[in-house]
Amino acid sequence: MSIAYDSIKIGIVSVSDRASSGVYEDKGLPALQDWLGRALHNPVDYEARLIADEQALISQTLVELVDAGCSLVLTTGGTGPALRDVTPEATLAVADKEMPGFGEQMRQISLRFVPTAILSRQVVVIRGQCLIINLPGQPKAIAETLEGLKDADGTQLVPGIFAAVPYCIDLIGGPYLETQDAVCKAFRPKNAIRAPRS
Ligand SMILES: Nc1ncnc2c1ncn2[C@@H]1O[C@H](COP(=O)(O)OP(=O)(O)OP(=O)(O)O)[C@@H](O)[C@H]1O
Ligand SMILES: Nc1nc2c(c(=O)[nH]1)N[C@H]1C(S)=C(S)[C@@H](COP(=O)(O)O)O[C@H]1N2
Repeated sequence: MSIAYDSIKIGIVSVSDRASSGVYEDKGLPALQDWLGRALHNPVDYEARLIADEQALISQTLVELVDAGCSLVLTTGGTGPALRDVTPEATLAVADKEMPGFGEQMRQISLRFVPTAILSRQVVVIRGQCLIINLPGQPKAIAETLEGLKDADGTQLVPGIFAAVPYCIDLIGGPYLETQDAVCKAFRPKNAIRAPRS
């Protein structure tokens, strides 16, 4: 008996002047797709974009992905203090609601990995029925923030922010996401847990 999982469309956006112009190979999109593929049971239809650090272009890309039916969009890059870093501004410009707890938690998690974690101004917002999450540009920051910190035995020391993503998407009317517990154990209140369907 196989379990039927909801399908989901997810936008992944790498914001990098150098990767988008070919100075270096983009590692952001593969890292995002790899982590989501390991974390989710659901079949995923990815919409991938590699773009420069241009505020209007970032906002336009986010709007297009939401209009295309994405329930979740993850961006990587452009969250720092450099003059060209404008991903948070571009994200806030298309937001209906800001979800500040995610950004606060990501900076707390990241401080366990790097003292420069506080340089990331990453934000998380809701536009329509889509959750949009900014992640830092370092490819390794993707798994660090989404998954959190585990010890050598796999015991979770600091929960990653993705644990709260499935229930957040429930609350905005999106598909029911189910995670691989070994990668990320999603948390839902008891009354929000759906019995497995076959
Ligand atoms: N998309 C990416 N692909 C591969 N490596 C990246 C990517 N984005 C960032 N990095 C790596 O992380 C380091 C720190 O990222 P940094 O925030 O300095 O990039 P940036 O200032 O946003 O520049 P750019 O927009 O040109 O990537 C980079 O020097 C690079 O080694
Ligand atoms: N988890 C994690 N968070 C991190 C980092 C990292 O390596 N891991 N790098 C930091 C650094 S050095 C910077 S400058 C900021 C912003 O990075 P961005 O401009 O590439 O988004 O993210 C910070 N947050």
